Amino acid sequence: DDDLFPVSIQLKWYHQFQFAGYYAAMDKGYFRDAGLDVTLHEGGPHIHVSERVLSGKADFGIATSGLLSVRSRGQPVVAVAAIFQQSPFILITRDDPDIHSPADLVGKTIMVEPYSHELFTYFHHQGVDIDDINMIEHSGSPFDIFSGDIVGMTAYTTTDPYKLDKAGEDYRVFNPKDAGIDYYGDTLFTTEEFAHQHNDKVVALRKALIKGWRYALRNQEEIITLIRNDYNAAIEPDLLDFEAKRVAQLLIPGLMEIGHMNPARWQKIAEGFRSASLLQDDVDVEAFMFQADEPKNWRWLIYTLLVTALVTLVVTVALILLYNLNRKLKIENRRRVALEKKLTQQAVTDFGTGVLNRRGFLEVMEYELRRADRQGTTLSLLAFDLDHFKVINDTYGHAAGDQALTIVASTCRDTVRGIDTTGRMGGEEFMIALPDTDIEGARTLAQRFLEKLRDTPIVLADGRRFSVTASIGIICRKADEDAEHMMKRVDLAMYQAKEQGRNCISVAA
Ligand SMILES: Nc1nc2c(ncn2[C@@H]2O[C@H](COP(=O)(O)OP(=O)(O)OP(=O)(O)O)[C@@H](O)[C@H]2O)c(=O)[nH]1
Repeated sequence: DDDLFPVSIQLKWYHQFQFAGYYAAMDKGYFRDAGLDVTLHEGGPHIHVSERVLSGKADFGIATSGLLSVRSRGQPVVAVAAIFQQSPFILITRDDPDIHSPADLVGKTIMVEPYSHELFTYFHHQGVDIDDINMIEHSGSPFDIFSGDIVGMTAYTTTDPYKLDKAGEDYRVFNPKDAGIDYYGDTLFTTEEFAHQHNDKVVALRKALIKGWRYALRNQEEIITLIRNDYNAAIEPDLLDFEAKRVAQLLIPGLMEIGHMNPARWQKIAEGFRSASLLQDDVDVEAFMFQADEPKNWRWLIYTLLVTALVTLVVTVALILLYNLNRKLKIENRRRVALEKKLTQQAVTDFGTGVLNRRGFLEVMEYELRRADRQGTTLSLLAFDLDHFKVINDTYGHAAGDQALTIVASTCRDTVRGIDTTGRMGGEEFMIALPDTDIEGARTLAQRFLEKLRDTPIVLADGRRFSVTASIGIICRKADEDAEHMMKRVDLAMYQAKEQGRNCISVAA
């Protein structure tokens, strides 16, 4: 099938149940469904799996935990899935009377398969220098330890004990696990380059392989038949049956997710290797473990974008609401200040004429007195009352009287200076506060006001016209005189002007 991506996997030993998950994934079409065209290469004692993968003869390989040692030599291998959570690796020797412990192998010859780091760690743990043992290449046959110089070999718990038991041989087993050496067994790996360039293919292969292993463990009989029919006709069904049961235990399928790798456990394995001087350089375990990047990163990016957008939206809405609230508050505040100002003005202003009312005028008087004291200046006060106003009301009507009062007030405003203040004391009586003004200045102003009144006729809507006159009293403040006293005195002066015949000015003594 041209659309499938070709991938080759180098197995580490002869075809047997050790690789059941791979055969199941092939046979059940899991690899094909993942877009992969997988080829399996049989291994054996003479095959150096990591060399074949690193040289590009295979894309993937199966190795022991010794893979860490390969990585420590700067070779870019990457662990993809630890299939055997426990290692089947053991040391088997003849049942000789002089072999009771690993130390008894010093000076003797044993057969060792590639990447037997577990065995080397075990020897180190037992205080045995591996240089003192003669290690030769493994022949692949367990029966070679019973003849000639060879007294022991590396072996797998999954197959070798069956073969030896069946042949009726006596032998000894030394298991590194008894010394607390507990490593991952068969581990699928690839190169850093392949993992980087075909990250999605590695993910797909791992997923399909795990599915294959799950199927193989549930259907052991079927896979045994498959192995015998398609891969290894010579292998005994009973051996495969024995192996299947042992292999199933190594995957710990009920407890562990198939293929699971724990960085802390790889770290511990690396420490074991280091203590036995099997690492050339330190290994960065995170970099040694395959990382699937694509789907995770996309989901993360989309998630981040969504959260950012949501936060931005919420903040924007909150800011708009806050801005509107602030604007409303400002407008409200401005209105309130304007209203207060208006109310305050109304409280001190005479509605009809627009000059200050009695209350407002008294406040100004107090203020002017304080200022006069502070600045050492004089203060004069003028009071005027319109003459015969009752007659005006009676003759022209009350509205005409009101009109006359308004005109008089504006005439007054036109006559005085900017610093002078006019107030209506009630009825048709007014007062004018004259800061920094002596009695002569007050008299001049009063004279000018009377002239202006005479020259300003009141013209009614029906064309009738009349003019008004006023009686004026003026005083100048005596030393330390208060407002009340000044107003009493100026009132007296004004009554004097009435008595003197009206439309005239009277100066208080
Ligand atoms: N149209 C109008 N009349 C007012 C107002 N306030 C007071 N008056 C009238 O002014 C008149 C004041 O009369 P009087 O106090 O007798 O004094 P007068 O008629 O002005 O006479 P003399 O003050 O003695 O010159 C009354 O008839 C009041 O009703 C006002 O706001 N509007």
